[in-house]
Amino acid sequence: MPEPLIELRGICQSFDGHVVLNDANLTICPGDAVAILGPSGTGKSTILRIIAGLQVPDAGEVYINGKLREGPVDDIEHTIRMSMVFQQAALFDSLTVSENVGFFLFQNSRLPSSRICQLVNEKLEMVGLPGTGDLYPAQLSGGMRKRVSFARAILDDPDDPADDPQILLYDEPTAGLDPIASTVIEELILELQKTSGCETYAIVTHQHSTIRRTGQRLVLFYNGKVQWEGKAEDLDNPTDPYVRQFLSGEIHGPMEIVDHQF
Ligand SMILES: Nc1ncnc2c1ncn2[C@@H]1O[C@H](COP(=O)(O)OP(=O)(O)OP(=O)(O)O)[C@@H](O)[C@H]1O
Repeated sequence: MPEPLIELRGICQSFDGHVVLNDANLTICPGDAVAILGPSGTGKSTILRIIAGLQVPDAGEVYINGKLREGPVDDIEHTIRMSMVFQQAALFDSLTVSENVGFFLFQNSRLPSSRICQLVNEKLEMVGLPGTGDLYPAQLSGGMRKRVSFARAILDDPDDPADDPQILLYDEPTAGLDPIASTVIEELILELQKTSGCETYAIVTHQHSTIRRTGQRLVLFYNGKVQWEGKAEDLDNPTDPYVRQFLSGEIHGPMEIVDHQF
């Protein structure tokens, strides 16, 4: 078995006294395509934020490539690059598509602008949006905005090997999209796994088509930890009561609504 890229051990996280993660463990190896499932409020996005180093857990350990990470990601000199695709695409409305995609390189690299523009155009082509660089986010559909955020996530400085993303973290990439736009995004996730140079991803999703198409390993979170782990084909005849309830949407079962805001 390859050395894990990410290992979460005994993660605990509470917000305002409300326990969200309680002794949660998760391992992601290079090449894994992990779908993180579970009811609303069960801590799926929190797990992604902890992996990304945007949230330091109350307790537990985060290992990246076998090395213990301490503190938020900004405090760490030697870490791997992870790219996160946020649920709302998180584009700057006042910047063009090209400026959004190339934002980090325009700000932080020594590459000439013409080279950055060339790289940006390559990535826009990869996500199926050639020729859109001069448009503004408001001129795009929701699905196109998502694809712009994918292009931004996979853009890297070719002169800096440390800048290559080693894991893509997708937070509900197909939420709010119609079935056809969802399929476009699902196909893109699979395509990028083959072509972007970053073959490992974790995806939080509620959408069944996205789970089945993009999740090679599935983990179902509930009550602060992983309750079930399996593969997409296990969903066809599920025997696990958590999975059965998750798929059927039954109100009664082992899972109760966990979002403390309800
Ligand atoms: N920074 C924060 N401050 C306070 N509460 C938070 C914070 N982040 C998350 N929470 C709370 O923690 C719980 C878990 O949130 P999280 O977004 O991880 O759940 P989720 O499983 O991704 O939910 P959903 O499927 O609805 O997106 C929620 O009740 C949320 O309100």
